[in-house]
Amino acid sequence: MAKQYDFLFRLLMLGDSGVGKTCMLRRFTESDFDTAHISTIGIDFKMKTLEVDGTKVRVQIWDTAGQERYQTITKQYYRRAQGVIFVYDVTDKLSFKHIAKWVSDVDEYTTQKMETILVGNKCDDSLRREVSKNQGTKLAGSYGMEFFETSASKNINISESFERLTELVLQAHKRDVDNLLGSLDSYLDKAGLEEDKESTVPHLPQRSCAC
Ligand SMILES: Nc1nc2c(ncn2[C@@H]2O[C@H](COP(=O)(O)OP(=O)(O)OP(=O)(O)O)[C@@H](O)[C@H]2O)c(=O)[nH]1
Repeated sequence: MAKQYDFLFRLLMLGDSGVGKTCMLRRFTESDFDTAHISTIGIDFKMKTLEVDGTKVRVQIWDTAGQERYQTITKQYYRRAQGVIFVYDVTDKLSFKHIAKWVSDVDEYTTQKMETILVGNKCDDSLRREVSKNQGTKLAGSYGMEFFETSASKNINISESFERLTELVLQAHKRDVDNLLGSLDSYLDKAGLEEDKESTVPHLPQRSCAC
């Protein structure tokens, strides 16, 4: 059967336990929301196909457990992802503080270039808010990331954040391919020049044998 998409990318969701990673993913892939908190065990994933700039992109989104005890398992997946959504909960200051740790873990456990965005989830809960939008914007800016405040429960900015990260990954991928083709072109040009040079080197006269 012909492939139904042009690219397959892997995205990773990281953040403290309870910030709403599973709910965000469920909202995005199944348009559903659950008020219960059933902690993810290790890692889980869901797939979705998106259309980005006329290109069909299939994303495999890994929802990691925020609990410390699973981190040996989840860290093994960092290296296979092309994009990361760092999530904190706007009603939980500590989860915001811990973003620095999640970012440094990704730096430590990956070698590839990753596209990243920062998300402050549960923006619907204004009564319990502990982290302002301005603080989120500033933190994202300090990492050079784009920032979204989301609500999985009220469906605010959920598809926008997943789609934006996918777009960033696609753009980075296209840039890499262009760079690769560019260096291949210049290599071939150089190789062509070398060949031309060799063909213009005058041939030395053949010595005749005196014997
Ligand atoms: N008010 C509000 N509550 C939310 C929102 N998103 C998630 N929650 C609630 O937050 C709790 C935790 O959500 P989960 O999605 O299970 O959290 P998680 O980050 O996946 O947690 P781990 O799997 O333990 O890492 C649940 O009770 C959700 O109902 C939101 O946008 N607004």
